[in-house]
Amino acid sequence: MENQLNYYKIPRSEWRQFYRDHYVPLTSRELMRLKSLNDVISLQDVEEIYMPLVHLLGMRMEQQAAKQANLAEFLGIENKPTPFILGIAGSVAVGKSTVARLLSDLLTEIFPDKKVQQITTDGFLYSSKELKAKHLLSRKGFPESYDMESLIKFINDVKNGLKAKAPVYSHQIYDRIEGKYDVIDKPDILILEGINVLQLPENQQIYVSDFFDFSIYVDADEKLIEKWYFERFDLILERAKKDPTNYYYGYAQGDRDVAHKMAGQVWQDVNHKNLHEYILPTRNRADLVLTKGENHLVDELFLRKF
Ligand SMILES: Nc1ncnc2c1ncn2[C@@H]1O[C@H](COP(=O)(O)OP(=O)(O)OP(=O)(O)O)[C@@H](O)[C@H]1O
Ligand SMILES: CC(C)(CO)[C@@H](O)C(=O)NCCC(=O)O
Repeated sequence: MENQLNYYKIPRSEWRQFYRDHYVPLTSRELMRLKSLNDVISLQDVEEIYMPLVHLLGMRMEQQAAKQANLAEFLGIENKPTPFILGIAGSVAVGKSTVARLLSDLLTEIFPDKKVQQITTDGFLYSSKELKAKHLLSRKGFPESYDMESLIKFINDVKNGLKAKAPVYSHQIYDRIEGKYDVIDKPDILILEGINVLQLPENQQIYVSDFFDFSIYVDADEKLIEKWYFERFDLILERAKKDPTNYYYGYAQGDRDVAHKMAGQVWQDVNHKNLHEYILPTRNRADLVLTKGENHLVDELFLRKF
């Protein structure tokens, strides 16, 4: 992501200095607690990357609340605080849900009086039955495989302080779980994570990102993302081995080379294609681009100037 006029390019060494004089660092006990909640993330990244980010988000939350209060004063109506919505975009397997989970834990730790909830857009994929009927089974993750109307209604309800239900997707059954929902009930902060959150659907007047107060794009070299996709695939196979109800059970029981060949094909024909055609083009809509290198460590950040 070079030559982006409207972004500050900030190397890790510089970013970690930001806000350092203003905040109380997490104690080693708090860090260990976070580590137990989120075992894959590096504690050095927590302190040097994600803590300054949480403080930036704190400032943005204050601005959002002030803007909301000004508008209510201008209109002469009661000021009802609205949830702060944080969007997280990026490729399949780049680590969006891991970043979302970590930010949710850190925000809860730093702002204990705020209710933080987290959701993925995976649940808004059409069910396998619906995808089959629409001949979209091989297009899972592409824009047309999501029920965008329901997603927009969901986020509009959350922003307007209504209780909202989000369908739940399971990687184990490779489908939406019939009748299962996450209930989002008046959070102060909602983190919405998914490959499609910064996309502009063709036939809608309003986009998911219209509801965002801040957005992050998680980025990495595509060869690294492919490697992480395979690492996660191996983890999924390990878990599927003893579970006949798991979608991947047959692959987990059979020859690993056959399973890897299938995963390679899916990466090439679906996820890599989707990354280039529909996900990467949304990167320069984000307020912040987090660029990860080897071992998922963040090495560079791009912060939107204006
Ligand atoms: N910061 C990190 N440190 C170490 N491992 C990580 C980190 N972030 C993600 N991973 C690993 O990379 C893989 C992909 O991560 P994750 O499931 O968060 O991706 P995702 O972008 O949410 O994927 P999807 O869109 O398919 O749901 C997982 O195996 C996860 O454990
Ligand atoms: C659920 C999505 C679309 C996004 O997280 C992705 O993980 C996925 O399942 N993609 C379809 C191709 C595949 O099986 O990887």
